[in-house]
Amino acid sequence: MRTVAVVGTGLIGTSAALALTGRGVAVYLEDADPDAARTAASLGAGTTEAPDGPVDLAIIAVPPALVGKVLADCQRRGLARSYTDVASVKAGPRAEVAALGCDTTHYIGGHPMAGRERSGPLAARADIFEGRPWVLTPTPDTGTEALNAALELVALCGGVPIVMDAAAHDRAVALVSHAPQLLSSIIAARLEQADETAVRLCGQGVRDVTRIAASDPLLWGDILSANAAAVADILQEVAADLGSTVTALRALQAADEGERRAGAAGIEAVMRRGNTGQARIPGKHGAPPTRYETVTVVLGDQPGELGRLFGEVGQLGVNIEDVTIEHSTGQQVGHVHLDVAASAVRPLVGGLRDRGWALRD
Ligand SMILES: NC(=O)c1ccc[n+]([C@@H]2O[C@H](COP(=O)([O-])OP(=O)(O)OC[C@H]3O[C@@H](n4cnc5c(N)ncnc54)[C@H](O)[C@@H]3O)[C@@H](O)[C@H]2O)c1
Ligand SMILES: O=C(O)C(=O)C[C@]1(C(=O)O)C=C[C@@H](O)C=C1
Repeated sequence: MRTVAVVGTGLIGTSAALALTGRGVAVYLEDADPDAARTAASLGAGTTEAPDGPVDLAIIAVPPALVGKVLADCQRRGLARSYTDVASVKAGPRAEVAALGCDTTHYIGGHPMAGRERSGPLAARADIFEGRPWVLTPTPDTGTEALNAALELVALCGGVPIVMDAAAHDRAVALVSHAPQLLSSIIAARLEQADETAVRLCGQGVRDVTRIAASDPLLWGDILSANAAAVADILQEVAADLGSTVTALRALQAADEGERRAGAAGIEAVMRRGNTGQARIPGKHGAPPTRYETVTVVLGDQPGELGRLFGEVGQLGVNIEDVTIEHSTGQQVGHVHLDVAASAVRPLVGGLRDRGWALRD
């Protein structure tokens, strides 16, 4: 694939454009907001000049409710030989594409299962799709040329293609993306009126659970309205779990010992079910989750400390698989959690202690 047009140069469009330009593909950028396209171009995501003939593939990266209309317009202009989109729901846009009489032979629905809680080109990252599932939803109409172009796009972005039916996709993302988004927002909403003393105590747990609560309400309104029934079904089941968890918590305070035991069993059961569900979340490339060990280093709040730590971990020959940094409000230290292979823990702990680093037990 040599030429691609990206229509909608927000977070996802610009991320794909950056990945493609990095692989030598010529990318043409368009957006209803010219500033967004210019900003994407200034990041090195491509050019805002119009292509001088049809490109190999056009990626429609606009909110789900606009996919049909934008695709129809692009096809009318003869922008590309093949088209795909990246919308977070698939059945609604597909119905719209058909209703608007678009050419469905040269179009295939797509959805990269990767993103961020931020919008716009400045939030884009070229490596956002690396190792992440990228769903493609061909129909009996889809031609080989469109399918192959989309597969090549996924490969160039480092994604893992997964072919699915649009309705099955929407049911699956209701569980793994849309309900979690609302639950994160609901938990974060509890903080809206919370006492400042409570908010100051926010640690990593609440940060992990609420990161996506910073997402764009308008985009999510569009996504959720296109998958409302499936998401409502899941939240109803969650509501039942919440109900029985509240009952168990109340029972923990009962005078009767039998009731207290039943309460404790209820809490343990929901925690264990959570352990089992969490353990099923695949690692990158669909591999089973890798279990790393965490080594926590207590770091003074001085410039350059983090760089020095990473440098010394490298000198010890240890690969950092993941890193999270926890900074407690009002404290002059931070905690850096280094995830490393189990076999690296002893040399890392010994080596860091020898070099004078403070480790948390
Ligand atoms: N945010 C995520 O994490 C994520 C992940 C995967 C897929 N998606 C999907 O990707 C799509 C884009 O989301 P985003 O997060 O990049 O949003 P965004 O708000 O960052 O970007 C959307 C862009 O589309 C442009 N746009 C709107 N109407 C247009 C039109 N008629 N013609 C041309 N451009 C138009 C906007 O100006 C904006 O720049 C959505 O369909 C979303 O469901 C989002
Ligand atoms: O990680 C994030 O911030 C996301 O927004 C990612 C996420 C997801 O739920 O996994 C959100 C919506 C998209 O449709 C795809 C990916």
